[in-house]
Amino acid sequence: MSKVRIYTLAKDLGVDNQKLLEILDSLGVVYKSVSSTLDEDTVETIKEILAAEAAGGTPAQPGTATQGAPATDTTDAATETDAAPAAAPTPAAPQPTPKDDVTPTPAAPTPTPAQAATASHAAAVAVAEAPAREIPHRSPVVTIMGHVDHGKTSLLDYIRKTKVAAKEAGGITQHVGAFEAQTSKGRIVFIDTPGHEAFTTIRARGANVADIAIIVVAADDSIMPQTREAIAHAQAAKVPLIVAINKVDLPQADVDRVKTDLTMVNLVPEEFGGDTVVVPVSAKTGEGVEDLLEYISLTAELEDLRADPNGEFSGVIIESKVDRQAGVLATVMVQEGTINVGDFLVVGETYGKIKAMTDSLGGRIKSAGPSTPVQVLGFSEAPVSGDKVASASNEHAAREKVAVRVDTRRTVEEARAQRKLSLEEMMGSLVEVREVNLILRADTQGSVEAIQGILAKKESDDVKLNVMLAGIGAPTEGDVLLASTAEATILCFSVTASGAVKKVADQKGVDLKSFRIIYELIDEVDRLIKGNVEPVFEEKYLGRAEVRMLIKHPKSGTIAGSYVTDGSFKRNAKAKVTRGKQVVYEGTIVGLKRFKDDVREVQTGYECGINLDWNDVMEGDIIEASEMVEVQQ
Ligand SMILES: Nc1nc2c(ncn2[C@@H]2O[C@H](COP(=O)(O)OP(=O)(O)OP(=O)(O)O)[C@@H](O)[C@H]2O)c(=O)[nH]1
Repeated sequence: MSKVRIYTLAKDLGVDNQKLLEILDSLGVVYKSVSSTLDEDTVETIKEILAAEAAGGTPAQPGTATQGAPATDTTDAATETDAAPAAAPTPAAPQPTPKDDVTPTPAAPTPTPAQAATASHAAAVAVAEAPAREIPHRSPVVTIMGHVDHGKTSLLDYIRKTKVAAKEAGGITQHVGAFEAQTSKGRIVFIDTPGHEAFTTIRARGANVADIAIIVVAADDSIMPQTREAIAHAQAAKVPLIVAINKVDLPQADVDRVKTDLTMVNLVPEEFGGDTVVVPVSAKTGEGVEDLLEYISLTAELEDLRADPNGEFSGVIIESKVDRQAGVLATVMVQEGTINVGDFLVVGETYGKIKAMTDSLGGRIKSAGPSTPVQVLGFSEAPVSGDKVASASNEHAAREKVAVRVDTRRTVEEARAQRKLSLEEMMGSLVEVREVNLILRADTQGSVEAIQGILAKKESDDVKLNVMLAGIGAPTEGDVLLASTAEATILCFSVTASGAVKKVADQKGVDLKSFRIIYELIDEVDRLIKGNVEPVFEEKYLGRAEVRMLIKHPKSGTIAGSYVTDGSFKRNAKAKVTRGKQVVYEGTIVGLKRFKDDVREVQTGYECGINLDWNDVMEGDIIEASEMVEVQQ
């Protein structure tokens, strides 16, 4: 028998993937994902374990837990836990530990490895699953991203066309920014707002709405700049990603090339030994789409997504619009709890009462639970996508919540205005490895690679330089949004940001710096490594000189012929001129000469010509030189 994938085996044996993973864990089998393969022996052991479980038995009695057949006893214990999560085990059936199970008394028949493993597995399941069982699973929320024209819209359309149940009579199908697909593996919610809203605007506002990201890569075009961006966004959000290689129906499609190119961006396909799930699809013919949906469900299963429909409500605005007739229509993704018509919702610093709700098919609904996108009518102002939504029990409570938020915002604004960085903020945690997030933009691939090469050498045990995205060309608004959510600095080499991008960076407080000299960029990285704070400079006294004669120079104007009485003078140092007790000039020493030669520095006891780029210097003036030095923090 050849190797078999975990999810295929689960399907064949009629158990869910989670169950198989638990068995594998109990057997100590290492796997990467549900599409990892298993060898023949492991498959046989699993079959034995499941068969032993299916055989069933009576719950353990006092003193018998280690005497009878441990496999069957503990299997029942696990089954009981499955069926009645809240119920405590009966006193007669103390929770056996894996150790107990595999160590029978001499009187007991020696269990087979399968039985022993079953017992240990069952106990592990019983212990591990008990608390989690109380919160039910929820459907995954998926977003599709990728380079322009690689087929995001087509793929969504195909899924919508084939997987969305026929709309209810009288319902008006309308664009609400999300839809629910019914698949053989259950319900999957797709966010279909354009422009990667889920990962840019929404995440930039601090909300995480997507659980899984599908990165679409056209098989005839491979990895492109926006593919890299999409990958970086998904990675920054720490959500699992699945690569859909689209357009495989095209004659020029080259799936292998895309797979190889994926390894260059550190996404190693499973068939190459990595853990990136790659699914070839065609949004045109539908080929592979079923597999993609299956992988989404498998990934969701692994993520163990849960939400409590009876818990406190929380949601996120996916999109909103103002309809001339209906008024403000906002699509809310319910994340926790349930919302009902008549509830009060608080968004930002406004609130509204839900007058009506429609699902993504346009059908009127009265309530909506977790992972459900609903269009809500009842806000007076259009909320912004990414805004978090809370509920309030009545209008008074809603007003109070808004008042608290206004207060909090003001306090934060005031605090920000007079913010002083704490030592920890400046230095990072003293014990943990500090991550410096960077986005690199350069004129050529060669520059990008050169910079990355230098950066790689700068990493240390204490500091990890995390280049979230490295691309060719000017930084984009997407980069700024990514930087703002990931607190990254954007470093540009030989490319500059457009005015619009700079403006967004300003608004979001993102550091965006351009360099023409590679070593200046590296200096900046050194500065970030040192403490991620603006450097602090302090003025350091250099020396003092007396002006003894004035020299008129045709080009430089008046030069102060001076005698250095203390310290030293340096070109480009700061200069302060005092006449009697009065400071008459402050500026820079633009030139320093000894006789006819330009010099960098002149020491005490020497004469020199000081050019201050100021013609009103007079004999008898005292020039004091100083320089700004960076304070080591
Ligand atoms: N042959 C073939 N063409 C496809 C497939 N998927 C998309 N296309 C075509 O590729 C083009 C771009 O597809 P879209 O779905 O608009 O791509 P997109 O990624 O949504 O593009 P933007 O929204 O502009 O970023 C269209 O002409 C589609 O008909 C496919 O699987 N096979």
